[in-house]
Amino acid sequence: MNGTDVTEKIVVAIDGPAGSGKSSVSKGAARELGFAYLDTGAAYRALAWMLLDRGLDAENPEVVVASLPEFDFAIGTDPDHYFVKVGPDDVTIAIREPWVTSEVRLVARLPEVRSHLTALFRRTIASTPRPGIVVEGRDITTVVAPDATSRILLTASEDARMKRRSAEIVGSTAAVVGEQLRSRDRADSRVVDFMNAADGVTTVDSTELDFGQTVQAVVEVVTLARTKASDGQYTQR
Ligand SMILES: Nc1ncnc2c1ncn2[C@@H]1O[C@H](COP(=O)(O)OP(=O)(O)OP(=O)(O)O)[C@@H](O)[C@H]1O
Ligand SMILES: Nc1ccn([C@@H]2O[C@H](COP(=O)(O)O)[C@@H](O)[C@H]2O)c(=O)n1
Repeated sequence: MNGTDVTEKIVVAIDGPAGSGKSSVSKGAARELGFAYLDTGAAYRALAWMLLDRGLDAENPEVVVASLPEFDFAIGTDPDHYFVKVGPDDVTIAIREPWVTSEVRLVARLPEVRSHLTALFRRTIASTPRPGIVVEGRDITTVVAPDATSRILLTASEDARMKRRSAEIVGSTAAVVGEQLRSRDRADSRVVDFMNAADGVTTVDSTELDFGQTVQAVVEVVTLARTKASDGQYTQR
């Protein structure tokens, strides 16, 4: 890509804390825009799943790094046909299990894992058959796609995130859900900063917005960037 052709692929980068709505809102925005959708957290989760499934020691960085060449990961980027596979195993549901969620930080903290997965994400972005792709995670606006057409930090108050997550989980109290969100954000924040918008990143705060309004807010940020690009105000990449 030469950085001057406005017909080139549009990349929408979205970061945010746990439970801020990254997956659901990104998927909704991708559908509305006719774009692909890439869930990068699924790759970190799938790697943690593979280690645990094989009985490997995810606490040992050498073991985790040695497993990377074996990590045969596939993900559906059509927002209407989402799936996650490791080799022949469909792990779409399994990677959301609490035992994976609590261990994923062990792989996400390792620079070798991050650079391996970043390269994988960039290949996926480059090969999308759609005119654009919405990519969500923790370091998309800063590391994976710092040159994205639109860069968004999706936030919501801790209280709103806790209530929304509690509504999804049966048999867990709001206090437990809140502590899980806080603990994950604490661990992840040691590795990347997704709490503060980097230069040029637009914050979308969904605390007072419903789901549909949040999707629209994201679509508006993208539409504005595309309008500016076609007006020649700046170059899309
Ligand atoms: N603006 C909103 N209003 C109400 N509910 C919302 C809103 N945005 C997201 N949600 C709901 O909040 C919950 C958490 O959203 P989602 O799973 O997309 O967050 P996430 O940031 O991807 O979380 P995680 O980082 O833990 O994977 C979901 O039930 C989603 O439908
Ligand atoms: N770009 C990213 C995305 C995710 N992670 C790590 O994966 C965990 C799971 O992510 P979800 O979005 O599915 O919640 C997350 O807690 C991070 O540890 C990451 O490091 N970078």
